[in-house]
Amino acid sequence: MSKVFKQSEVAEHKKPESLWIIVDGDVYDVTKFAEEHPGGKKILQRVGGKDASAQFWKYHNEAILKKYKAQLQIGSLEGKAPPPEEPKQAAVAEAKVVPVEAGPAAPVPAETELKESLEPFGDMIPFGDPAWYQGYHSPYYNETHAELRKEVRAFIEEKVEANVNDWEKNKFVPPEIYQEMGTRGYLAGLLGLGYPSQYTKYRVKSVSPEKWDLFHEFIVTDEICRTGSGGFVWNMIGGYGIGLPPVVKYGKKELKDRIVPGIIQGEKRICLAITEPDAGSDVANLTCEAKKTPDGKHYIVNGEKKWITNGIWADYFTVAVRTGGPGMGGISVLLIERSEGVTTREMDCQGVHGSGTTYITFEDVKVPVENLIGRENGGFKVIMTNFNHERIGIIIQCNRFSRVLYEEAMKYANKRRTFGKKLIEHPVIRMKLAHMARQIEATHNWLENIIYQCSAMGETEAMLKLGGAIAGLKAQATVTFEFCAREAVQIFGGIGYTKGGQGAKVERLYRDVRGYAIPGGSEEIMLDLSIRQSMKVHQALGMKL
Ligand code: HEM
Repeated sequence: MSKVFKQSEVAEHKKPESLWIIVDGDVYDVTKFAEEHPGGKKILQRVGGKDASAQFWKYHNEAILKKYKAQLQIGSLEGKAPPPEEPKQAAVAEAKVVPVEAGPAAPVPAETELKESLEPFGDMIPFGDPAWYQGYHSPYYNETHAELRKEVRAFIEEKVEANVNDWEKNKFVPPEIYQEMGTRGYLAGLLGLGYPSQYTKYRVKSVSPEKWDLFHEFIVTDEICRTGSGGFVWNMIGGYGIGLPPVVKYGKKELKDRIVPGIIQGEKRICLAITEPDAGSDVANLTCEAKKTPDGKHYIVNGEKKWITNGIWADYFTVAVRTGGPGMGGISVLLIERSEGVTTREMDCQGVHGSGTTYITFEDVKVPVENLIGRENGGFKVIMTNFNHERIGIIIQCNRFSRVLYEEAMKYANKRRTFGKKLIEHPVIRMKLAHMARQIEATHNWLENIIYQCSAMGETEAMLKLGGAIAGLKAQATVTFEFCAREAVQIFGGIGYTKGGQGAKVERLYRDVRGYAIPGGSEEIMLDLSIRQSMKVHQALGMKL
């Protein structure tokens, strides 16, 4: 692989029997691959023995090269320049400074401590990453956050990026990837509860447990979403992130000591089962029943659950059941272990492929009373305190997906030419990108503010005070996601309508939109709740109308 070739040597391999090409100074032997090349063998033969970089980048993206490099690269050209270093802060600052007429500096309140901006990171496409990645100041982040984003990005680029198209297509992510999320300590940090060191021997490499905060949690989720696959992201955290927090917060100690370590360390899987065929956002009407046995030692559970993420491979199910009368006051939450009477069947849905959306039936399932989470008939509180964390997760995901759509569209608009110009040179395309960017940045800034509020408030205060704003922000995030998906596909045209290839992320995310706009509280319910709940809170705070 490390062989060095002269241009003239490569030029000799231009026949079908021995076909080499050059891409970005590296030499690829595509003799055998030409037969299976999805773009056809003739097109490869036409560039045999030559530098085909321009043609390659016209039709493919990074992921293709990453996927095939190990298999096809046989060496590099003599004198190939080393890869460019990541931009250094000073260099970027120098390049970006535009002289402006000096005006009076904005006054800084004496008590405000201005934070240094962190080293720039990523591709520096404007709005393609959050502002604090791009050398802008932020009060929320420090070096540990910068280290973590680097660590997670490297993991995703190395292990996931090149495979995610296939995994989504086959609706299967190898379990080792989930396990690695556990051994890297990422799962532990995603519960909205600090870093629960007592349940895991694993630690996150770049952040110590004491320093772990909600912004670290934000970064892990945000970075794994750069894969542009709701199916992959939900495979990793869709069941875990909402199924485990109620157990950790309200479960009995013996139960937690027995099951939590296995889940947090990535060995076992859990999901949250609330929705039923006939009760979605309308939780108060659920009918799955749990009756106590005469000796008071067990519940017998009967009923159905539908659209349950990760259910198909879950070992544990955090389930909302009816133990009492009608309405919210008759609901409890039980931790059901996979056992006799539990049946799971994978559902075929429009998007989020690979997330294991499941139909579950419980038939006379015997559950020990020790598996009750919270109080009997007190399930409403357990479910409600879970919602803010769940919705913030959805918001983070939608917002990065919107960015991915924008970033992909921006890159494509800078290479695709129509009517003698690059797409980016057409004002109508810039208009689309501008409308995407302004919504993404608005969502991101509101999100950071909410995460900061969650860090500063206790959980009950946050549940009461922030529920309305989080509901509104969820709607903002899903509407933005839908808008960006539509506009990105329009910019890509037929390529964004076709699975795989350069438009893969765009085509896929377009199918994932409804998987975000409906669950966790539909857009309509979120918008209504945002006003109703905020009015209630502000009445208590002394609102004067
Ligand atoms: C290392 C060398 C190459 C590899 C590994 C490779 C791989 C692939 C793959 C996997 C696809 C399927 C679509 C996708 O997923 O993107 C594809 C499509 C294609 N490739 Fe290549 N390719 C290589 C070189 C080239 C070169 C040098 C050209 C042009 C001279 C070319 C032209 C095309 C075209 C036209 C398509 C179809 C694009 C479309 O569907 O819109 N490829 N290639």
